[in-house]
Amino acid sequence: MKKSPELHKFRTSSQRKEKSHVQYGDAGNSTNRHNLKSHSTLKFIKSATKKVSAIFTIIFLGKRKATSKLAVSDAGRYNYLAREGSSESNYKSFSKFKSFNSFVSSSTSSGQLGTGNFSIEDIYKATEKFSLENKIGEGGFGTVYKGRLEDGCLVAVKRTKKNMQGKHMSEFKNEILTLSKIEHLNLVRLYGYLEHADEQIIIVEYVGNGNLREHLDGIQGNVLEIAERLDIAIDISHAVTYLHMYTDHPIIHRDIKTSNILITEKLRAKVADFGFARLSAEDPGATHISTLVKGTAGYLDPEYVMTFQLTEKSDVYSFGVLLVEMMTGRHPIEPKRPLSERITIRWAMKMLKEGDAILAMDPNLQRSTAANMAVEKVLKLAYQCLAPLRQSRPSMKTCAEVLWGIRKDFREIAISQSSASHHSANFPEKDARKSRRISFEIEDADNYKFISA
Ligand SMILES: Nc1ncnc2c1ncn2[C@@H]1O[C@H](COP(=O)(O)OP(=O)(O)OP(=O)(O)O)[C@@H](O)[C@H]1O
Repeated sequence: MKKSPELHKFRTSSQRKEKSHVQYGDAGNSTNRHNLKSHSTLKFIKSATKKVSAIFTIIFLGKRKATSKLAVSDAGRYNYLAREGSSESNYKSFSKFKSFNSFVSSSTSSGQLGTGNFSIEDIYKATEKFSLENKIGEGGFGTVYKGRLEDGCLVAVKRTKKNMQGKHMSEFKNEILTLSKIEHLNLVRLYGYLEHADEQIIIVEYVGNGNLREHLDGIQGNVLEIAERLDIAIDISHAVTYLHMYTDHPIIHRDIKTSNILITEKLRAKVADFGFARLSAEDPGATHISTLVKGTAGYLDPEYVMTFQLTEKSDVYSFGVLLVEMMTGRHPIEPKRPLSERITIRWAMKMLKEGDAILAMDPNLQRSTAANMAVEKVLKLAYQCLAPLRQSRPSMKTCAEVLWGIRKDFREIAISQSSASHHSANFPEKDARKSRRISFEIEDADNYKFISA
């Protein structure tokens, strides 16, 4: 099997195992905060174990405490201290859950992670019996509700019918399984899972400031400025890099899109909805996994669509679409526009090629030399992500590093610009002309004929 060069960068399975071993066994390295959390979790585990009854069967997912969050320096260095557990037995329990053999068939069963063990009564209380006022929205998996647990913690509760058999059922379990394995500041966390009567319920971290698409549409909050958009793009690239490179097995999200990016109060991003996620092949040497095409129109990697071969680079392609969306404000497909503008990436890449990236810039964004240059650079990165052949696309880690550089340049230019603001205010046309002329060559724009909607 042919190996893609990027996959060589991934750790071998033995290296991955070694990492897991160290992480799970090395509780002594935790910070005080985490030790405190570990202590309270231990207390919780003891009490939860006592609560096991004939009616409720607990699937214990294992105590996986975050040892630290992702820290990234301006130089683009990553420090991940991922999950760990304090005891081997917890790790074994977690592994058991991972296999899904431990989904027991009882009237109600639950799995929990971190915050508590959930019964259906807890969920009824939290969501006020799934009241309409608490309904957040509808998705492919069913209805989502906001809830408040007894300890005050806000959660999002995804509720779906159990009769969702076969394909959907496996997607539902896939979402839970994947979410339960990951822990990252920029990924929505799974708190618990519950089967009750004919329903499946998952409880995830509540992220209360709408999704990225809503922000770009102006439905939620104020207009996101370029600096905020850059931060959000960086957050997403970190989350996806983590999925691709730092989980036990590489995870391909498969549905990167603006509506799956949830925004925090501080305007940072958390990647959600792993319903389509699928664990990559266990064989670290495998270059792809063959699968039925899933994803959202407008974001789909054309090579994946044609070959059914899924790799991390399919996420990179979708991320390229998302970057274009963030810079232009437009949806990937704009049916009401003239024909030449309907596929946003084609239109934007044409503008870029012609040195007119600024014309593709979201009209809601404030114009400035720094902002114009940042938009152009992000579009240039998007161009690389959107390469028709996956070998030509950068890894997500590279995307993160490039975005860090763009953000750094943006800040520096913005600072120097503000000191010269008096001058710029007097000569706005000249300034705008200057920034419009930042041009670069795109070698093979004809390739974009192959970009599918
Ligand atoms: N953890 C969460 N916190 C807050 N809101 C959420 C959370 N998860 C989902 N939502 C919101 O609930 C709605 C439905 O989300 P869901 O993930 O089920 O479907 P979707 O992503 O909109 O669609 P699809 O399933 O087709 O991708 C969306 O508006 C989303 O913003």
